[in-house]
Amino acid sequence: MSSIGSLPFIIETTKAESPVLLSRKNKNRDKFSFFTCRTKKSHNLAVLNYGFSPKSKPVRATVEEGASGDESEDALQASIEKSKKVLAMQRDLLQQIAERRKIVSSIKSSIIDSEVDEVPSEQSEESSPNQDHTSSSGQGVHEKQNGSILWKNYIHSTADEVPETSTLDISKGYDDDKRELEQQLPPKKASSHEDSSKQLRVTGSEKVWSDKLPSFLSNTSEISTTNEKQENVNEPILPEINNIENDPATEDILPPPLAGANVMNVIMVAAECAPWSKTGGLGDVAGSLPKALARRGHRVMVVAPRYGNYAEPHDIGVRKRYKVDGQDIEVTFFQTYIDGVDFVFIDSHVFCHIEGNIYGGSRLDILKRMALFCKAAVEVPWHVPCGGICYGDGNLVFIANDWHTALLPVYLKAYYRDNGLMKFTRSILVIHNIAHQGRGPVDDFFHVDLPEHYIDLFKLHDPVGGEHFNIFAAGLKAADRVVTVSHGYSWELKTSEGGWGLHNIIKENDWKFSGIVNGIDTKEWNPLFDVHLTSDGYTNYSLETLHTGKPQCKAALQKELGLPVRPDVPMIGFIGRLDQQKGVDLIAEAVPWMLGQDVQLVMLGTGRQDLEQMLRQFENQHHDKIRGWVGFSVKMAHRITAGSDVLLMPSRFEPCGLNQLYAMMYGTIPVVHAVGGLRDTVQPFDPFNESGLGWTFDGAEANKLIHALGNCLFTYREYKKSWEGLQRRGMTQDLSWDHAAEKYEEVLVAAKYQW
Ligand SMILES: Nc1ncnc2c1ncn2[C@@H]1O[C@H](COP(=O)(O)OP(=O)(O)O[C@H]2O[C@H](CO)[C@@H](O)[C@H](O)[C@H]2O)[C@@H](O)[C@H]1O
Repeated sequence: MSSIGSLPFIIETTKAESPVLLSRKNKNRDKFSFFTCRTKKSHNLAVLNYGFSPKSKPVRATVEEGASGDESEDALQASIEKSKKVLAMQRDLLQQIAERRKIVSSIKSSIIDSEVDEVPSEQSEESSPNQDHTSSSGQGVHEKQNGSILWKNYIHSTADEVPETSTLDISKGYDDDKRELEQQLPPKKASSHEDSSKQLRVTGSEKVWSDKLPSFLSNTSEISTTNEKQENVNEPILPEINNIENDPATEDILPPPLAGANVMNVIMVAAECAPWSKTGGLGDVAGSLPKALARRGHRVMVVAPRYGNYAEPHDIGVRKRYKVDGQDIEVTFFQTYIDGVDFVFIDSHVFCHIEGNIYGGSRLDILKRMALFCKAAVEVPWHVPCGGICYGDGNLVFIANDWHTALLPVYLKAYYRDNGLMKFTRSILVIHNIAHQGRGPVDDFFHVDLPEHYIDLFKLHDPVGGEHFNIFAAGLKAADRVVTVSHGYSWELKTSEGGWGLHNIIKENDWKFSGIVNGIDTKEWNPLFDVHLTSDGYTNYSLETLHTGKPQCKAALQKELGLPVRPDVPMIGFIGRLDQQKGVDLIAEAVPWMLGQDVQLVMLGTGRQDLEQMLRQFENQHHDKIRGWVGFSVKMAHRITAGSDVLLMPSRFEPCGLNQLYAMMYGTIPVVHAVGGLRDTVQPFDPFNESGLGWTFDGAEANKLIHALGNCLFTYREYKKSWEGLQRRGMTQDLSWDHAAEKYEEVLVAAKYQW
């Protein structure tokens, strides 16, 4: 059965009337589509419930009963006057439906192809961190093949790290000055779709482009054997409207997408994407936010480098060359479609052999890798047919992430929009961590192949680095919108302590800046379905089975770690990068106090060598109480989250933080430094009102950590009911990406209508 959703429209009324509610009396009433109507003068949005079924002939709308008499007459009059317009609109609608149907059917066939190609994975459990739990669901490609993804230890890049400032204590003084997003609707203009299709046709002829474009683009050459196929997919598809009317499939109309009239093409570009590549939270976000955007009805793609031989994506046969720092580098594109999202991986020799250390190499190595990645990513909407059809550049927004892809908004501007190309394409830059900025000497500018006047975007002067080259600075200025991953962090970024030298640029660009708290992948991080809890004595559990399931996981964890198996001793966990940000040294300072308590402590992390050594030492010296697991193990991260009673996050700064969100889903109580996203997401426990989600402390100091942890342990031991309440409140929150995706959508729309 093939069915499609009805498509929303923006329609202009011809006079300054109030929008009216119209409906068509029809036996197919339950299949009505919704149009969004904007009056010319007021620019108010209202929903018109205009009856429409693609099978039937259009009929005149009648006024819904219930409107007042005069208004009804006006509305009726207005609807008559506009009937011609509506007919034309319906025709457009039919065309769009036909386009959607083609996309849907080509996507379906690509899924079937992938399933046919599927090879059962025989990887070990450790190499199969994200095997999916819902084997009965229809999303077979992802769920059956994820098992073959290899996870390696990682070393976090420090090449671009800003010199450490003194301990941040920016948890104080935060006031919740949430900004409203600009949502001005545009003046009447040619639609971006029109423009897009014109440009799509132009892309078939690269000569037209070369005249206007700088060296790296004019040197781009297609050497694919599939050139012809590529050109074909760029051809606009004109639907046979008459066929649609006779097609029984169109009878079964799905409800309109959640995004309604805001449906867009979205391309998320990130240096890592879980489950294929992950060194931290960015990978998680790139792997899951796009799926939530797709659930809202957007057409969504993720573009990431291909660091390894991933199982799911296949070579689509398109080859391109990009000039990076004077060198011609060939890239190929791999693609797969999972959970409603096109995942595109850019393959090149520069991404090979670094799977275990994706930010490794010299500063210039990383810079050139990211320049290549961004140059190729910005052209993906033309070169990579997904489900047979390229995204094109109309109604398109790129979401770049952190400094690694902050060059993308700059390339988009310098090479395309400045030349009258991709006029309707927008870029959003998401700040996950401002501490890494892509800094270097000013001369680095000459490695990124930009017109000389662009150097000013990159130049930054600060007391630590003097005048230097700063990629994040340029990205923040060039992007149409900037997002960071919590409200708290959006405030901190504007302070001299929290902005790491970029606070003035962020303040200057405040009008385009917003904070959206991350969500989590509630399929992967769900104690009921967690694949890492199905063996070695662990068990899946939910709120209903918390009493038995969680103690079982705790016992399994104690056993796996070789600690005494004791249900009554509180198990404290820490998971994260071992660096200054995560406050591991504060835990170290608190260890002597912890040793005086009847507790067990497990720390999982990798990063700075001195801190890794410290973990090993703690384990050696206090073998009956402490385990220090040095390495990157997704399986252990899940098991520690499930088996611990308490999760410690004493981060000095934390843009959002995901581990505390995962912990709460598993009935594990967070004890956190109230900073950034930690403050946004962990409401402190209030014993008088039995409210809150965990314990917070207001300064990155060991004694404050000890005080909060002491209260937490006291409650664990003495107030079981309160503890259960904390667990229950944590587990019943909606932490999914759906809410955040709605907020992102607002930003996408604001960017789209921004000139
Ligand atoms: N040794 C290990 N083994 C296995 N898994 C490990 C691990 N160390 C860390 N992880 C995992 O990596 C992720 C870390 O995510 P975080 O959000 O806590 O931090 P990170 O600082 O990387 O992300 C940045 O980006 C994210 C996303 O926006 C922000 O939430 C965050 O505040 C910001 O610093 C979690 O999924 C965690 O389980």
